[in-house]
Amino acid sequence: MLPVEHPFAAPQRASPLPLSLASASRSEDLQWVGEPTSGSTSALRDLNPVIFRPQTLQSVHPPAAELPLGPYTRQGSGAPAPSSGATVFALSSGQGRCGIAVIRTSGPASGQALRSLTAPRDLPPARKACLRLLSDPRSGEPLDRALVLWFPGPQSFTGEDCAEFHVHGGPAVVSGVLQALGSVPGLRPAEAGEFTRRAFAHGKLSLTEVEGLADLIHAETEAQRRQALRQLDGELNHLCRGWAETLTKALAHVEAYIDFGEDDNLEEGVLDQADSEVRELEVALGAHLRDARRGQRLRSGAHAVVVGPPNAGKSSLVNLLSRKPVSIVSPEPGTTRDVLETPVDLAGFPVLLSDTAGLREGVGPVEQEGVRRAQKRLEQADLILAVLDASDLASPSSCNFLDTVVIPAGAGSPNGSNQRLLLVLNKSDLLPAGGPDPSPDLPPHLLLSCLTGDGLDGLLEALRKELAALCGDPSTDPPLLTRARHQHHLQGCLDALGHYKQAKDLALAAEALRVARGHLTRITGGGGAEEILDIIFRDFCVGK
Ligand SMILES: Nc1nc2c(ncn2[C@@H]2O[C@H](COP(=O)(O)OP(=O)(O)OP(=O)(O)O)[C@@H](O)[C@H]2O)c(=O)[nH]1
Ligand SMILES: [K+]
Ligand SMILES: [Mg+2]
Repeated sequence: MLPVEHPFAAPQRASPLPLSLASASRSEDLQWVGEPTSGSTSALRDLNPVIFRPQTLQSVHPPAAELPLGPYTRQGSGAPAPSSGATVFALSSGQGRCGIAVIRTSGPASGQALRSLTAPRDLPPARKACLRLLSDPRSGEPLDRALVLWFPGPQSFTGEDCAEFHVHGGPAVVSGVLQALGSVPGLRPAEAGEFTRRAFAHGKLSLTEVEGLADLIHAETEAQRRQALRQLDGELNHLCRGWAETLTKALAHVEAYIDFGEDDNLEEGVLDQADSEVRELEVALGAHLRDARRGQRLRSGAHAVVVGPPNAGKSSLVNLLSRKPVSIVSPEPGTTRDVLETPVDLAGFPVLLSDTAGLREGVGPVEQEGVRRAQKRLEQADLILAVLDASDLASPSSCNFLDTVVIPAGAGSPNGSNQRLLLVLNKSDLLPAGGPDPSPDLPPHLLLSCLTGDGLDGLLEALRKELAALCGDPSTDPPLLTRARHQHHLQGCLDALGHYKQAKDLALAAEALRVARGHLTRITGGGGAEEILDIIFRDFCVGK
C-alpha cells in the first residue's frame, strides 16, 4: 500500500468508480419511453389518422396529458421504482484501509446532508470538488478534512440530488462519516445496487447499460473491461433500439394498410416495404445469434482443456500459462489423474484452463477414471490445447492421440461443434538444433519448449487469435450479446418475425411485429410511443 498522505494530491487508490462514472451525469439524455404492451390496440392505430389527414393534426393529436403514460415509461418496464422521498447513503469505494474512500448520497435530502456535515455550511458549486472540514452534526466533533462534491439532479448519476464525500480511507473515518450521515433526518443506508436502480428508474441507464456497469465492476481481464465499457456506453442499447425502430416502421406500414388499404391516399408498396424491412432485420438478428455465445464466453471465461498422451508436458504447459505451480510435474507417466482447473488471463481473455490425465489405455482403475474424466472435459471444451512430445511423435500413444483427437477435431480449423484446437509439439529443446520440422505431415502446429520457454510468444499469439474467435474481440467487433437474456429475447424476436411471414391476415401480422418489438425493447428495458410518432412523421408522405 502506498503511503497515506494528503489524499487529494495524487489518489493512490482511486475509487473503483472514477468520478466521471460514479457521479457525473451522462451527456446523453436517455429518457425515452416504452412501447405499448402487446395485445393492446397499438397507439399506431390511433395515430394513423394523423398520417393521412394532416389538416386534422391539431385536433387528433392527443394532448400530452392524455398519452397513456403507465406502461410507456421506463419505470413501468419492470424496474423496481425507488421508494419516493428517501435519501440513501453508502460507502461506494472498496472496504478496508485505503488512501481515499468515497461515500455518496442520493435523494432529495442530499443537499441538507452536505450542509449538515460541512463547514462552511453553504453548498459547493455544482460538480466542483471543494475541500471542507467534516464534522458530526450531533456533537460538532471533527471527522476529517475531505473533498466534497455536489451533483444537483437531474444531472447526476441517479438523476436525483447527489453528494459525494472523498474522505481519508481509514475505517474510523469512514464509519464516523457514515454514522453522521445516518443521523441526518431523511437519510438511510442504501441497499445493494440501489444507486444504479435509481439511475435506471430515472432513465439515466438502460437495462443493457446497467448490465455493462455491473460487468465493468467485475471485469478481470482487458477484453472483459472493453466489452463491459462498450455496453455501458450504450452500444448494445443503440443496436437494439435501431432494430426496434425498424420494427416500429414496419408496424406503422402494416397498420396504415389495415386502416387505409382501400384509401387512394396510401402510398403504393407499403406492405412490400414492411416485408423488406423485416427480411433485413432477420439477417441482422441471425448474424448476432450465431455469435450469441461469444459475448457470454467473454463474460464468464472460455473453457480450454490441455490434453495429450502421458508425459507430453501437459501439466508443465498449464503451469507455464498460469504462471504458478497448479499441477504436479514429474517424469513418471500418469502423474495427473483428476481434472485440475485454474482461471487464467490469456492475452487479455478470461480462460478456465483444465489440466487432464494423459490419454492412454491398459492402465489401472484410478488412472482409467482419470482418462474418462479427461475425455468428458475434452467434449465440453471451447478450446483444445493438444500437446504432444515433439521427440516422441512415432510412439503408439502419440499416433493414437493424433488419430482419435487431433485429426477428428480438425486442427487449425473449427469443427462442426465450434470447438477449436491448437496442436502444440512440446519439448522442442530435445530436437536437433536448427533441424527441419520434425513433422511436416502433421496438421498445423506450434513448436514449444516448456523447459526453455522457446515458442511461448508464438503460442500466446495463436491463443489470442483463437480466443478472439471464441469470445469476440471487443476492440473491433460489433457489440455482442453478453447474457443469456439477450440471446433469449433475440431468438424470441426472430421467432415472432417467422410468424409475421406466415400470418394469414394483416391483423395477425401486425401482432407478430408487436411481439417481436416487445422482445427487443425488453432487452434494453424500454421502447416507444414517442418513437412511433417520430417515425410516422419522418417516414410517411402525409396526405399525398
Ligand atoms: N526436455 C523437456 N522436458 C520437458 C518439457 N516439458 C516437460 N518436460 C518434462 O516432461 C516430464 C513430464 O512432464 P509433465 O508436465 O508432468 O507431463 P504431463 O503430460 O502432465 O504428464 P502426465 O500428467 O503424467 O500425463 C517432466 O519430467 C517434465 O520436466 C520440455 O519442454 N522439455
Ligand atoms: K508426468
Ligand atoms: Mg500432468
